[in-house]
Amino acid sequence: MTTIIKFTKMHGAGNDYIYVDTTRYPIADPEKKAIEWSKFHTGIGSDGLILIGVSDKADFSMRIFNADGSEAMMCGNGSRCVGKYVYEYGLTDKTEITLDTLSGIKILKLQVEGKTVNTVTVDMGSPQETGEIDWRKKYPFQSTKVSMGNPHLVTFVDDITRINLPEIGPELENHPLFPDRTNVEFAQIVGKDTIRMRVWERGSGITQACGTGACATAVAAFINGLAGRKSDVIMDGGTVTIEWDETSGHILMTGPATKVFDGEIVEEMES
Ligand SMILES: N[C@@H](CCC[C@H](N)C(=O)O)C(=O)O
Repeated sequence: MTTIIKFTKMHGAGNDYIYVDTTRYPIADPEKKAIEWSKFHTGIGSDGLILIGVSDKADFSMRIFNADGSEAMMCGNGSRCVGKYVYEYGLTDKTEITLDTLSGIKILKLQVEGKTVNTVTVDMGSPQETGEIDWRKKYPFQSTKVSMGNPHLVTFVDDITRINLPEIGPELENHPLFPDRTNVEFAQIVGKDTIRMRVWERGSGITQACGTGACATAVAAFINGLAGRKSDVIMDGGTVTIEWDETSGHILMTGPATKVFDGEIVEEMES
């Protein structure tokens, strides 16, 4: 038996996922498919898999699987791309969309030019579980924990180019302090309200950008008096603007959403 699954490869500031509309192409084993399809040499190549579906609480639902098959609660860059996907593929004509995620319902505001969505603002809700970690003699820095639905550990340094991310990233991701593992961000203030950040993502390793990570970094910068309520976070693959709204306490993330290509996976199964 042959099964065809249509997918779209999209990225948000270089953070690339495979997007599947599960109303048309149900995926029974997303953990396995995320591992298989994310591989660069033998799969499609991506940071993970995002499933778009229906919801009884919101316009659409989103599930995010990292490249190692683990499911995360939220994906900032992915949520912007879901907004672009559902609008440009005609699943909705709304420009304000509610999205059901494991970390609650998020509101997407699409900025549309002609028929194209280039940027999206996402109300990411309030940051949670913030706290400082003083590593004392183990590492020569102090870090800030921030949950944006998923866990982040943000460390500000004077010179980000001196950080050996492939070495320290997995070490901190899997540190015993974080039983559920953590995403790891290193950041440097490079100008007024301008932050350069690199990320080691839980379950995917170094990625070009992380939306929730950018939110966590901007929050950590504000908490530590390093930036104001609104800042630009420059990552390897692009920049997002993060605003911590004083009235609602919510984080508003604005950034690009880009389509790379459409494709189809043809699976041959023994009948
Ligand atoms: N890249 C994403 C976050 C994806 C999930 C993360 N790796 C986790 O396991 O928490 C983003 O843009 O937020």
